[in-house]
Amino acid sequence: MKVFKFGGASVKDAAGVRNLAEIVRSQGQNAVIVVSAMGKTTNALESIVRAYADRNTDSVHRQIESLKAYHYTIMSELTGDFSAVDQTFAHLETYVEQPVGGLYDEVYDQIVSLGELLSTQIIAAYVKQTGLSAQWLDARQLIRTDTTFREGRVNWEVTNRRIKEAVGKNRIHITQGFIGQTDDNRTTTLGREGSDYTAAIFAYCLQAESVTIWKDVPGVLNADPKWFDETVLLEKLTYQDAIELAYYGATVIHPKTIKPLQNKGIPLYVKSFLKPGAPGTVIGNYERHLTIPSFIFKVNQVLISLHPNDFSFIAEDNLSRIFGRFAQAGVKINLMQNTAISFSVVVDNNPDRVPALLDLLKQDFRVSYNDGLELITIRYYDQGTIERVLPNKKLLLEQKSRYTVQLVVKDVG
Ligand SMILES: Nc1ncnc2c1ncn2[C@@H]1O[C@H](COP(=O)(O)OP(=O)(O)O)[C@@H](O)[C@H]1O
Ligand SMILES: N[C@@H](CC(=O)OP(=O)(O)O)C(=O)O
Repeated sequence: MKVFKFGGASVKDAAGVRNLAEIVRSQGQNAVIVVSAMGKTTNALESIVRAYADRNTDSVHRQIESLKAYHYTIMSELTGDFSAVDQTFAHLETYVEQPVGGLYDEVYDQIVSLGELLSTQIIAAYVKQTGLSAQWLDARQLIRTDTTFREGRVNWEVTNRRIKEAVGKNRIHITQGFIGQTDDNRTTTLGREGSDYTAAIFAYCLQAESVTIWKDVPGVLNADPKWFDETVLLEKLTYQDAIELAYYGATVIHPKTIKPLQNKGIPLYVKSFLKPGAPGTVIGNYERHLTIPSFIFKVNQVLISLHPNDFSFIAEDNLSRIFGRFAQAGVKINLMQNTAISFSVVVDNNPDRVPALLDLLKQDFRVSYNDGLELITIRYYDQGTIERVLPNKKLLLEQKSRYTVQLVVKDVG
């Protein structure tokens, strides 16, 4: 049994879906195919959630129509039959007619999860039409999570049992990435870009032979080609290096993906859906670490500095208060540093979460912040690589460990 994962970029149009079917036909006859929402559908659904929460009915309806048009165009080029998604769109339309109830994050999951249902309904219908026998699986029935909406934590025991029961041998199964369900049947999501993680969950439970994530790049490169001109393909990576790169923000793999695979020694291939025959990257149990430096850029960062209002030191009591506030606001820390009387953190400048965090912090601290920053991480750095990224940048903060340097910079060019 293999597990394949196709992201939004790979199924953004009808040609992408045909390409998926071809890859599955040639390489994945005994496989679980995990698919994300098509193209930028998750962003579009997030925007619908915001309009719905703001009770902007016109905008909600306009955006649903545009989402429908996008999916209908793809279906008209593939099967010409729109019935596969009827129920899902009807459900969305009924849902937004009701008054906004419940917490924002829960409402978010009920709406945003529909992107993966739509994509897999369309893809399963098309794959069947091409003559392959494929079974559509509802990942919500299989992946059991707690009630941490937007970042559901997996209940491995229940999930393991359910996946084993649902997945048969020598078949093609098509299912959704990114989504799960609580004990009381409320839909959850696993965190943005969480479909890679879903693939790892299935592979772990099924003791799969391998996982392949199909991307629009040749494999894992030593930098994001969107930011860097001269990138190098990393043909082999240890699980440890892959975890570190993903953790620091190499968006090519979701950071939670690697550990379950490492625990069972399942290799993870990262390959190009444009050149399915090319070797790509394989992540596994290797003795040797990477030797070439890798670069990770995170833009739209904000540096928040805190000074206790009561002039106390940054010691255990203040630290525990600070971390409590971050957990309460659901903001993840990308980097932190402290002195005796100040604590600095760098986080993604998420407009849904950072303003609320600042309000919470202001209860106990004098807060200053500096936005529009970049966080550059270099793994296996040397002085030359640091100098390579610093032209036209003002360095605000630097943190070094044995293998990794992190630089917080402002563009001055
Ligand atoms: N180190 C890296 N190697 C390759 N691609 C990277 C790296 N870091 C970031 N990326 C980006 O990851 C993108 C693929 O991930 P993503 O767009 O999330 O795919 P999908 O939607 O298929 O999950 C690439 O287009 C590339 O811009
Ligand atoms: N659709 C979800 C989950 C996901 O993993 O998508 P992708 O594989 O396209 O990054 C998101 O955009 O967050």
